[in-house]
Amino acid sequence: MNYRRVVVKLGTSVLTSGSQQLDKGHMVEIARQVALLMKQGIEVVLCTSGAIAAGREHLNFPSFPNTMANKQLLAAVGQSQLILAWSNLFNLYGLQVGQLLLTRADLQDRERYLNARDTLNVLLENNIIPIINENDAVATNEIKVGDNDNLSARAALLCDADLLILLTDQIGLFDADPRNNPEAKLITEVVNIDDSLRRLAGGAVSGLGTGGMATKLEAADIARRAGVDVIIASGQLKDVLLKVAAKETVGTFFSALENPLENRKQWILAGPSSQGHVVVDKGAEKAVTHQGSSLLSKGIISVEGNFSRGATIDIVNRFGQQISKGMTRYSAAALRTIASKHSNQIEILLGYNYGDAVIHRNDMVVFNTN
Ligand SMILES: Nc1ncnc2c1ncn2[C@@H]1O[C@H](COP(=O)(O)OP(=O)(O)O)[C@@H](O)[C@H]1O
Ligand SMILES: N[C@@H](CCC(=O)OP(=O)(O)O)C(=O)O
Repeated sequence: MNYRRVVVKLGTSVLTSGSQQLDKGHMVEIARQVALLMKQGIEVVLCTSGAIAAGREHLNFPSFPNTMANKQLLAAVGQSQLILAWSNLFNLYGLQVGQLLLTRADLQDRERYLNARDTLNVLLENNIIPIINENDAVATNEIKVGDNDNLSARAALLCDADLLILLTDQIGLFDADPRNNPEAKLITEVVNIDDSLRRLAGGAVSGLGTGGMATKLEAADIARRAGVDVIIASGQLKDVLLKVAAKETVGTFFSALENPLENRKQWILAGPSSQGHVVVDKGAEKAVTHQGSSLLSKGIISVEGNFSRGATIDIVNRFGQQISKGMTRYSAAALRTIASKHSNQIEILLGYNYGDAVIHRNDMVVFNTN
C-alpha cells in the first residue's frame, strides 16, 4: 500500500545541519522533496523544530542566561523567522503553508484536540502544508509536550497519518550511541519497543536538540500503536523523503501494529499528561498486562498524587516500571481509602460506588515492559 498522508519531523540538528544557524540551503532541499511528494498525491504535514536556534541566530547570538523566560524570548523571535523561512521556501514551489503552534494543553482537552484535528484536515484538503511546532513562547513545563518527537507522533494521530518520518542527524537508530561508540550498528527494523531497546537510546543529545533517540522511541511507540508506520532516517540523505515514499529501505523502520488502538485509547495515550500513579502488586500487574483485566482496588499497594475522578494516571509495578496509563474512576483520596480492599468493600468504605473497576479495561493502554 502506498502512503497517503505523511508527517515529517525535522529536528534542530537537520535544520541547522549541526551549525548554530538555520541552513536554508538544506531547508529548500526538504521543501523541494515535499513539493514532489505532493505532486505524487501524498499529503504532507511538517513538524519543525528550530525556533530557539533561529531566535539565537536572529538576535546575533546573545549571551543570555539559560532561563525559561529567555528561552521563551528566543522562541518568540525565532518562531516568526522559522515560519517566514518555510513560507518563502515553499512559495518557490508555488505552495502555501499554515502554522499550528500547539502545547500539551491543546491535546489534553478532548474538544481542543478535535478542533486542532479539524484545522489540520482543512489545511490538507486545501493543499496547504500544515507546519507544526510547540508553542514554546507560552508553554511552561506543566503544559509542554516538551520535545518535537512526541509532538510529531501526536500530530500523526491527530491527522490520521499512515507514516511518521523522524529526520535527524544519524542515519537511524543504532544499537549504541554512534557518537561515543564507533562500533555501533544500525538497526534496520524494530519489531518490539521494550525496555532493552529503550536502554540503547538513553544516550546523548546532539548540539541544540532535545531528547535524543529516547524521545524518538517514545514517539514511535505512540504512533505505531495508533496504526502509523515510523521511520527514523537522516535528514542529510539525498532524496530521503522520495526514497521513503518509493519504499526504498532507509534508516530504521517500525511497522504499525496490526491491531491499532481505537480512537479513544489513542487519545488516552497521546493526549492528557498523567496526574499521578498507583503502585500495584504482582497479581494486579499480571491481570492488567497478560489477562486483559481491569484494575481492581484489591491490587493497589499505594497511591501518588492528588487527582480527581476521571483523571489520567499511570499504573506502576513494584519496581517502579510503568505498565499502563488510564482514566481512573476514583479520586486519589478515594483510592487511598479503598487500596488493597476487595471491591465489595467500596460502598461501605466510601458511601458510594462507581463500579468495581478502578480503571476499566476500555479506559486503559497497556505497555510492553520486557
Ligand atoms: N542508539 C542511538 N542511535 C542513534 N543515535 C543515538 C542513540 N543514542 C543516542 N543517540 C543520539 O541522539 C542524537 C539525535 O537526537 P537529537 O539531538 O535530539 O536530534 P534531533 O534534533 O534530530 O531531534 C544523535 O546525534 C545521537 O548522538
Ligand atoms: N520546539 C523547539 C524544539 C524542541 C525539540 O524537540 O528539538 P529537536 O530535538 O531538535 O527536535 C524549537 O522549535 O526550538
